[in-house]
Amino acid sequence: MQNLERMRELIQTIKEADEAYYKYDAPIMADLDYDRLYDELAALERETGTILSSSPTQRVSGEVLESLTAVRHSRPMLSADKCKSVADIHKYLGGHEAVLSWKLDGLTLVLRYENGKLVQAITRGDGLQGEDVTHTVRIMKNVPLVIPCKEPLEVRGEGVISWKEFHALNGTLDEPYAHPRNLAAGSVRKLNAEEVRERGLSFMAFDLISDNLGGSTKWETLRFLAQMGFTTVGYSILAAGASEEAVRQAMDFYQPKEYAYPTDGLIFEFNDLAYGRSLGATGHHENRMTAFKWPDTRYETKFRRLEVATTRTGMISLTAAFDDVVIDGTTVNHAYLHNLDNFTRLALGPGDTISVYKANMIIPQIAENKTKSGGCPLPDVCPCCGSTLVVRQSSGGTRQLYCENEACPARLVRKFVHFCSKTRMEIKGLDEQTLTTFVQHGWVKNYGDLYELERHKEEILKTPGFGEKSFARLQNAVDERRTCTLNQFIAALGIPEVGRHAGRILNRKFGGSWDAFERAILDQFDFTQLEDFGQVMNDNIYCWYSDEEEAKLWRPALNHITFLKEETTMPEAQNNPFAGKTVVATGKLENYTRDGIQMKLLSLGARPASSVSKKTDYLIVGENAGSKLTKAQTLGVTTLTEQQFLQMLADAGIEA
Ligand SMILES: NC(=O)c1ccc[n+]([C@@H]2O[C@H](COP(=O)([O-])OP(=O)(O)OC[C@H]3O[C@@H](n4cnc5c(N)ncnc54)[C@H](O)[C@@H]3O)[C@@H](O)[C@H]2O)c1
Ligand SMILES: [Zn+2]
Repeated sequence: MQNLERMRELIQTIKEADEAYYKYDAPIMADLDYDRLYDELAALERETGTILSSSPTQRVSGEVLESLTAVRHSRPMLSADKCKSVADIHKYLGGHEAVLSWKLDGLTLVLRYENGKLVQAITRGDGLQGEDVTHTVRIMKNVPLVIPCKEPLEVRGEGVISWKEFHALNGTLDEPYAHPRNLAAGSVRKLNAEEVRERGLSFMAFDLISDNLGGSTKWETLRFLAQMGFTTVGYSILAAGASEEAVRQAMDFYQPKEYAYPTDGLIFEFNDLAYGRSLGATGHHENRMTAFKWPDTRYETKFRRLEVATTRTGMISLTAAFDDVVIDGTTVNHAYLHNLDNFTRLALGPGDTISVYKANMIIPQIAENKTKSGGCPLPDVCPCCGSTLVVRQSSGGTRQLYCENEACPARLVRKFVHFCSKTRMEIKGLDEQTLTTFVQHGWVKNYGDLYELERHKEEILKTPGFGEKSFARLQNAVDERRTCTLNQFIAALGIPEVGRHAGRILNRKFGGSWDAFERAILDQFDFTQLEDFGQVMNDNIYCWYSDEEEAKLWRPALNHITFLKEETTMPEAQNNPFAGKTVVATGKLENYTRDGIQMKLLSLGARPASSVSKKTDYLIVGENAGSKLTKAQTLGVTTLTEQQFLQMLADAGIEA
């Protein structure tokens, strides 16, 4: 009776974890704990001989989002059974030849091809039905849209994001993900494919569903997939009759820390496909393969305190700080807690004994709190602005603390990011992460503060990732921007609709002088007189200028900046072959950036344009030039290589 009760409880908990994991891509527990609950349930089922109908051991867990179209699989997509030790694997193989491969930790996908064309891509879903994700799979860079095989073909594989891409991308997202797997799953299941184009998703093929196409062995199948143009998962062959030691050696070859993609173990599959099929399947897994999961070693330490910070979206991030532990050679003392539910579950209090591990050997996590004193209070006000915090259910289905103050400095980060970005003020090294830290600590409150970082040098040097050298580099980058052009500065201000192009026009009109620009505003100048300026832009300038809160942000910067006037005063503006001409540049140039060539053309008194038309006088052609070159050739526009352009400048006595 007691057992049955516990089984029901386990099924319920696993169900909740499944929903968070598969539906919202936001796990509420560590894989380790999930697997433990699962094992406990399986053991009870064996012991009691009873299996409840809703048991996750009898079917594949998964969810189909209502927003995506459900598609039935041509064959059930099952999970893999697990072995816990090398001895278990050795026993499972029973002396048969096998293929060993990385168990990729992403989102399983099935791609269907007909007449050599990709026609559909589906997620695993609940194993019987998946979600149609053709739109996002199409834009993965390594998915072949056409293959040299006319017969219907179905290939299975994993949609993954590399650790590198994950680290670069996660910080820029409104709601960061706990793991690349969740980011991959969340990205593939987006409705709008354009949003995920830059996310570096890859498809790694590991299985061919159409019989008889790839040969009679797993090895031949993987080779066939590679010939079709797929990137296959990394694999090796384990010879027939391999000893336990030989199995161990083959496994040692796979070191997850050295692998670019997230992986949580290895997959062993019988090389002889007919033999594998003869072993059959359960409702949960196929017997032709088994998985080995790397054990996460746990380390005991003491929890010290909770660290809170307001993120760009107003969400309060919770991080546990604990005494140093060395895991796999690196010192670890912080673990991100993900959400309020996780925090509540752990019931942390200062001095508590906790066990920590690196999930997939990479991300530090708290596995459990052994003493659960619960003495650590949650903040009730924003650490950044002091507003009362509220609890919100995030789109991930979990609870988070939020600061709802629109004027909270955390939201300033966005403006700072814009101001410092490459195509605006271009202050190198002031990326989003750094700016977030600076804003959260109150070291920068307005753009002028960026020029006075020296005042906080000591504190900055204490933040992780900063040393004397990187601080000096940052200061150099800031110093370089004590001079800038008026157009750069205007574009950096973030006046709605008034961007880089408008900045250039204003720069020309006001001779590069801020004072002249400001005087014009005070004199109620009608900006619609300017080329390409509409009423909205005119109104936005006045609206922005009269916003006192905005002015507190930008005005202090004027004390630190000298405006360069080179562009309009340069003598070369008249005496050169490009003065007054409409010039387009295309492709990658060797000596100029995209902005650089525009600036150069302006300084020559030319009109830089972005598209080729009959009015274009010259097209400067760089590497990999595309349709613009074709169009120029059709219209008979003079094209110049970068070298010819430089030569013409030299002939006119002008420096490049
Ligand atoms: N943390 C949580 O709350 C939570 C919730 C649900 C599931 N989980 C995790 O997910 C696991 C269950 O997920 P699952 O059903 O995908 O099983 P699994 O993790 O055992 O993986 C099996 C799957 O791996 C894929 N795979 C990857 N590389 C492969 C390769 N080289 N060859 C063949 N197949 C390969 C296949 O699609 C296969 O179906 C649990 O053990 C748990 O760790 C965690
Ligand atoms: Zn706040």
